Amino acid sequence: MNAMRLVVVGAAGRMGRTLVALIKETDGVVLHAAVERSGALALGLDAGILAGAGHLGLSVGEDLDAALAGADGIIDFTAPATSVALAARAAEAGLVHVIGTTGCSAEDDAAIARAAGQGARIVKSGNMSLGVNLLAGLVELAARALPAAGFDIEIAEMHHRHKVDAPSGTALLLGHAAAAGRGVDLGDVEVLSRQGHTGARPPGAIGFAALRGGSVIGEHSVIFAADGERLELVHRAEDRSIFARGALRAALWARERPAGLYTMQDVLGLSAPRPG
Ligand SMILES: NC(=O)C1=CN([C@@H]2O[C@H](COP(=O)(O)OP(=O)(O)OC[C@H]3O[C@@H](n4cnc5c(N)ncnc54)[C@H](OP(=O)(O)O)[C@@H]3O)[C@@H](O)[C@H]2O)C=CC1
Ligand SMILES: O=C(O)C1=N[C@H](C(=O)O)C[C@H](O)C1
Repeated sequence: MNAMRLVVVGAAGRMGRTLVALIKETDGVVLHAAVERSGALALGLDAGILAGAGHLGLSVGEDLDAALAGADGIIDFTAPATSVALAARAAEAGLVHVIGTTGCSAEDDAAIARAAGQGARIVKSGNMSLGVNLLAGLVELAARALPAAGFDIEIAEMHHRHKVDAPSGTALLLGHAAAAGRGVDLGDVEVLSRQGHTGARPPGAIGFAALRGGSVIGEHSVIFAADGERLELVHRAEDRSIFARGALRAALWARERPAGLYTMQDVLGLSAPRPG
């Protein structure tokens, strides 16, 4: 089979640059186009040079129609409105669309699901790394084993100062895993932030705390706190290539699948699908 022709949208971003560099050294995929918004400073620059991966002979462009012509898939770590618009384009053209973007609203997710029902092959996850997706299974297991009456679940995350959404997509993914383990809907038990006179912790709540600062790539702790003991399950991302590797694996996997909405749990064969 021919190498999969991938369009990286947001090619000048932190993840976009990581993806361009990894595509260059990954068998089975090729960079078809690198896209940024009109007016972006990166337009016209060589995508490989921008990514620190050497000259590729392919400039960052703003023309999405030209970029998608002849492409097999879109890799998208951008912003919610962009991901929704790209999902519709993927549906029109029957493309693979790997969505790493976090911070999507329920309406955004519904629009993305519609696109998957109309011909797009979408893999969406708040975290594309193998480690976090394995962690989600461990969290579900622990939440099932530890009684809600005694063990309070708190999810703490820290990211770099540039991150624009909170809680992180990963924290929410882990929250869904914990809720699944307890047989409840996260929406019914989540406490997304706390301030002022909050009152005592509601029984069965799943709480979130978000820290922002410096260059932290991504750290997540799921804490099971009981009287007299505390279990903590932790993941620390040390390099953005763990997310990019997962995204490329997802693209190649989805190429062989029918239209639909998939998660990294599906790609990695780890467990039942859950929201990301
Ligand atoms: N699922 C996962 O494993 C991971 C997910 N993420 C998520 O990925 C997203 C991006 O993260 P990060 O790379 O750090 O962010 P950056 O801001 O560094 O990069 C995003 C890039 O996308 C560009 N972009 C946005 N909209 C468009 C558009 N319509 N057309 C072309 N380019 C566009 C931005 O341009 P501009 O600045 O002009 O808007 C920017 O260059 C975030 O939601 C983050 O949470 C990050 C890491 C891993
Ligand atoms: O914005 C980031 O950087 C990251 N975002 C994702 C998230 O919201 O969980 C994944 C990773 O933690 C890095």
